Amino acid sequence: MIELKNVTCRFGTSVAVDRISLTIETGEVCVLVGSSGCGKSTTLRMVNRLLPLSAGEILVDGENITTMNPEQLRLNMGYVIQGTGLFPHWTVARNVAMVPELLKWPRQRIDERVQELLTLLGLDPAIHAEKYPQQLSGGQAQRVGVARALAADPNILLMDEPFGALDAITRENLQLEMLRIQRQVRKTTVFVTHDIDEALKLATRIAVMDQGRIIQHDTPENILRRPASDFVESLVGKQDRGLKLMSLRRVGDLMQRYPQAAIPEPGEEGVQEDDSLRLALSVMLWQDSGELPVFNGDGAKTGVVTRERIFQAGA
Ligand SMILES: Nc1ncnc2c1ncn2[C@@H]1O[C@H](COP(=O)(O)OP(=O)(O)OP(=O)(O)O)[C@@H](O)[C@H]1O
Repeated sequence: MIELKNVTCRFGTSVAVDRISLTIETGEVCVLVGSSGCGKSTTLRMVNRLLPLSAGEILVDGENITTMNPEQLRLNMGYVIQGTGLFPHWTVARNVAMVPELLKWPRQRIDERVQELLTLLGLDPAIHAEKYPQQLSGGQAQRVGVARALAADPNILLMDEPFGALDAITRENLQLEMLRIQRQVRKTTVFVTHDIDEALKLATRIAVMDQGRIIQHDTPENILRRPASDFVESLVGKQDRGLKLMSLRRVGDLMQRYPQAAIPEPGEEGVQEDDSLRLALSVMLWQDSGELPVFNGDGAKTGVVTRERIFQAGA
């Protein structure tokens, strides 16, 4: 658990972060969102002591971070930044192995961990481990950055606009990967972005910041349904809210399930239980169909989702 209590950060006379209080529960993804210069990165950088607090305190699992050794603190906090910060003259494997090497893990354990993490991030170790960062695409380099942050299995993950420089498709893929990985490893995560859609997709709770203050700290659904101010309402996009709420809900929650899963017909197309209602609706509109078959992760047909039911449920 991370607790920020009345935390302020000043640069000279200007106040970048202004008396914020925030509790991030163990295993949750807290997304800091807000316009440029509102204090998101400064907040993150205080958590791993890259920046000092001007006032207030930050506790990690009840312990004040100023009483901890900064290096020890950072070893327990994976840190991912935009542009990755990979060492250009080190191979992918060596970059990922950086923290385990600092911790003097035995060689075999390090090698196994590198293999495991590259695989977890969807990079075949046989192809990528010995490459140098400049031989990777932006998306691949960003994956290596995430693998490196996870290497020593830290309890906390700090991510500062990690997907900010990527094209829309790669970004979307990495967001999905992050959701998948988070389900597997459940790190307490603080994620900075200025993209509200990214925040809605990834967050357990969102902290909306403006001019160094936290304006609202709530679940994605509540941020959409009950924005605390005109600022939050304009950030989430007033007209778009119905569809954004549909993005938060899974097909699996609204589908009509068969008593028993069936084998799909050859070439039969539909949606997955984990897909959003928004995606299901989009597919229906495109195919001009009133219902779609639904498949589970193993490819079995588990039921149908209908347009009527989606409209009945509403936003
Ligand atoms: N090292 C620094 N020295 C002086 N001022 C700084 C420093 N770092 C940040 N600031 C100022 O503090 C304020 C908050 O900056 P911060 O980088 O935290 O914002 P942000 O919300 O992360 O913005 P962005 O989305 O553009 O990265 C800004 O006004 C910025 O100019």
